[in-house]
Amino acid sequence: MKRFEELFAELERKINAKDPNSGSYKEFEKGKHFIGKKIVEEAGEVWMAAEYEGREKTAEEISQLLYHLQVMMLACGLELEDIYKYL
Ligand SMILES: N=c1c2ncn([C@@H]3O[C@H](COP(=O)(O)OP(=O)(O)OP(=O)(O)O)[C@@H](O)[C@H]3O)c2ncn1[C@@H]1O[C@H](COP(=O)(O)O)[C@@H](O)[C@H]1O
Repeated sequence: MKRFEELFAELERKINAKDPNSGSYKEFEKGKHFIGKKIVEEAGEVWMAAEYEGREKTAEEISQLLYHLQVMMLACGLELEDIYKYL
C-alpha cells in the first residue's frame, strides 16, 4: 500500500529525473492544461462513483483524482507543505 507522501516523493523523483518510462513524467510534460482536464474528468468520475457505483469504485476514482492533483502540484512547483498549510 502506498501513502500520499510516498506517492508524491516517487512522482517528484521520476519527474526530476525526466524518466522516459514514467507516465507521470509524460503527463507532466503535457502541461497544466492537459493535467487540469484530467483533474476535472476524474472529479466527475468520483462524483458518479459516489452516487451510483459503490465504495470500492469510489475509492479507486478518488485515488486517481489524488494522483492527478499531485502531478498538478509538481507542474506548479508546489511542495506538500504549500498545501498542508491551508488544511
Ligand atoms: N497512482 C497512479 C495513477 N492513478 C492514475 N494514473 C493514470 O492516470 C490515467 C487514468 O486516467 P484515465 O481516466 O485516462 O484512465 P482510465 O483507464 O479511463 O481509468 P478510469 O478513470 O476510467 O477508471 C491512466 O493513464 C493511469 O495510468 C496513475 N498513474 C500512476 N500512478 C502511480 O504513480 C506512480 C508513478 O507512475 P509512473 O510515473 O507511471 O511510473 C506509480 O506508483 C503508480 O502507481
